[in-house]
This record gives sequence, structure tokens and C-alpha cells, in this order.
Amino acid sequence: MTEELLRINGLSTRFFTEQGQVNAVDNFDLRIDRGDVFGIVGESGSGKSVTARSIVDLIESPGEITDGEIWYNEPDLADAVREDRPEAVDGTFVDLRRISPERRRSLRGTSFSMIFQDPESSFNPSLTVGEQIAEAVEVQRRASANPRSTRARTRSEEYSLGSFVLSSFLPSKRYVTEASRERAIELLELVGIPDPVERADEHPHEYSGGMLQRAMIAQALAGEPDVLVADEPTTALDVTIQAQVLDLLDELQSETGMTILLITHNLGVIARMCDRVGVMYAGEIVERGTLEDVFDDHVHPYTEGLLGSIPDIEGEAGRLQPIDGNVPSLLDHEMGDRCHFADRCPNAMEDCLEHPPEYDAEGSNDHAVRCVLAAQEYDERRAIPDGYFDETRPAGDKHVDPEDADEGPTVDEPQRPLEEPGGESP
Ligand SMILES: Nc1ncnc2c1ncn2[C@@H]1O[C@H](COP(=O)(O)OP(=O)(O)OP(=O)(O)O)[C@@H](O)[C@H]1O
Ligand code: NI
Repeated sequence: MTEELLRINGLSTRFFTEQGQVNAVDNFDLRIDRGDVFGIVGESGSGKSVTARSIVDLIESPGEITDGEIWYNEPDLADAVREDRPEAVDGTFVDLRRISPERRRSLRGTSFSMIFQDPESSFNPSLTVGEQIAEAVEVQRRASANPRSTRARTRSEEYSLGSFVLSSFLPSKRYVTEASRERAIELLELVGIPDPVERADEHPHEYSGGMLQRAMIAQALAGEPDVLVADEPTTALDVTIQAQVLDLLDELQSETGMTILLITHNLGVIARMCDRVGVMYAGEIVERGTLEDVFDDHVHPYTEGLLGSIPDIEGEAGRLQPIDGNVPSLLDHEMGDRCHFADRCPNAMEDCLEHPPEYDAEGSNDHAVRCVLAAQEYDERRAIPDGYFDETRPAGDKHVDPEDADEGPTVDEPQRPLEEPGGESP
């Protein structure tokens, strides 16, 4: 029996910038079952990281979650919240958007943990790695000693997401207890760090990139989270280490039954790790389903395009260059109310000038597609004429890409060729 763990409805996150309103995540729906590994894949700028940060409540100004519900299935939390905020509870589900900020923060690390693309941002350079993991263990200990008390758990805001990003100031006291120190060493060992006793006393800069990535996973696991949100956890690593870290996540997942939301732009990683996948484009999930639905029975031409692409490691910044045309502008005044992929779509029809709803598609029950082709055949007579969008769209159709300061350079390592190389590379 599967049990739903997360149910996200209509989530929208905007950035209010000088250029205008950026619709980074738009009316986003998602369901994840307990113990599943759910992958989100999409080109750069499609809104993957903003989605992840929205779920763990890490959106900062000028960004804001403007709409939506994040229902989280956690009976104890539901009991604790029910009296004060009945509207935030539905059975054993709690809408995280409607609980107090203190309680929301108290879930960090123990219910939700996040690993970032860039491990440096998760560690305080002036404390040892062992100390910082031990702190995360302490938070978990306090939380489980007194699960109902918000106060016991709120201290987690300082460390849990393991995050130096969150707080530039971490307590400087040494390991809080011997027990948490031992647990920290155990965790370092678990993630495959050799000589964990010695390495625990080293500072982050003494670790290699791959080792620090592992340490960050250890830190994220210290709180024994229900849900691990992993944003490009291996992108910055070389291929061999990437494979090791993925194996490790896989192992830990099957041992602990933890639920993982895995974000990547590498379809090889999705194929290897995930049970279900959502393909993201312009702030929306445009196709979702089981691996089989998406890899073998996809309907959306964007999914097709992603699958047909091979990572272009020679390309600018080493990014995946799958499909002709630009990643869409997410500026509200440039987006229009059409299918956002229509201007790059080989099968765009007049019907695509209206924003498509999500259709059920053939395959598993979870297979859904935001494309009219799920409901009708492509009809050439209704095709949108070439050049149509060049004429109708404002000039300078580039998406704003300030590159979050905490995201390092992105390198796509080809996990496996998705198609025979050669042929169509430029
Ligand atoms: N702090 C910010 N201010 C303004 N716009 C932002 C900010 N952070 C993200 N955005 C915008 O939100 C959109 C989605 O960005 P996001 O980082 O989620 O993309 P992504 O799919 O994770 O891309 P990548 O694969 O490059 O990590 C982009 O248009 C980006 O420019
Ligand atoms: Ni990202």
C-alpha cells in the first residue's frame, strides 16, 4: 500500500525584480508517496531550484510564495496543529503554508532536509565538519525527546537544513554531547568518509569537493528527515564520484525508507534513481508519471526533445542544449497565456495559443500531460505558421538568470548517451 506523503496544490512563487515579475513557479501541483524517489528534470531556468526552496520554505526577498498549499502527511503534527488552526489540518495532513512560521521552521532538518548543489554553502568555514554534523544530531535528539514542543524544535532553524546559508552565525560550542559526536562520526563513516574520527576534526576547506558533498549528505541525514530534497546533489562532481554519491543516496534511501525529491537536469540520473518523474518547463510540470510513462510513452514534445538530446559538454557553460530556441522568459508580461513551449514546439497548433490544462494520458494512473496532443492528434492544417512567435513576441526574449549566488557553475557530465552521439551535433 502506498501512502501519500506530500500533496502540493497550485504553488506559485514569484520574484519581484526591477525587470518585472518573474513567475518562477506557476500553479504547481505535485504528489509524492512515502518512500518514493521523485525526480524533477528540466532545462536550466525552468524553476527546479525555486520549487525545491519553496517546498522547504527557503524563498528570500525579492521572492515570495504567492499562492498554493503544501499538504504534508504527519499525524503528530496534525494533532499538534488541529486545535489552534483547524483550517490547516485535513485528516493527518497539515498545510505547511498555514502553520506558524515557528512551527514551520521546527520541521527543518527533522522533517525536511535539503542538500544543495554547492556544499560550501552548507558549512560554516570556521567550525569543524564534525561539530556541525553533531549540532544537527543534537537538534534531532531534542526534537524526538519532546516532539510536541515547538520550542524544543525551533533551535533547528539555526542548523538543520545544515545550512550556513540560513544563518551566518552558528554557535561555537564544541560537540554538545559525546553521544552526538559519536553519531556524527558514524554518519561520516556511513557516507563513506575514510578515517572519520580524524576527518571529523577537520574544517570544510580541508575536504575535497566530493568528500564535502558526502559530508553535506551526512549533515542532511543527521536529523533523520522524512523528506530529503536534493537539488543537483552531484552536478559539481566528476563522473566517478557522481556515481558513488548516487549509489550512496540509493542505499540510504532503501535502508531508511526516506522520501527523496531529486532535482537534476540529467535524465541518466533520473533513470537510475527515481520511481516517478516530473518534467518541468517554464515553472510548470508539463509531463509526469512513472519512468516508463515518461521515457517510453511520453506525449509532450518537450519531453521528447529532452530525451532526444545529448548533453553538450562543449557548449556554453557545459549546459544541456537540447532543443532549438531559447529557454522561455518567465517575466509575467512576456509569458502570455499560451502553451509556454509553443514557440519551440515542432507540433504547435492554433490550439496551443491557449494555455493547456493537464490531461490524463495513457499508461499508468499518474501519467499526466499539459499538452493538447494528449487529447487530439497533430493536425498540420492547424499548424502555427513559421515565424509567428518572432513577430508577436517582444524583443529581447531572454530569461533573467541572475544565477543564485549559492549555486556554483554547472557541468553536465554525460551519465550515458541518451542517443547515439554524432548525427546532429552542430
Ligand atoms: N533571487 C532571484 N531573483 C530573481 N529571479 C530569480 C531568483 N532566483 C531565481 N530566479 C528566477 O527563477 C527562475 C527559475 O530559476 P531556478 O533557479 O529555479 O531554475 P532551475 O531550473 O533550478 O535552473 P538550473 O538548472 O540552472 O539550476 C529563473 O528565471 C531565475 O532567473
Ligand atoms: Ni537549479
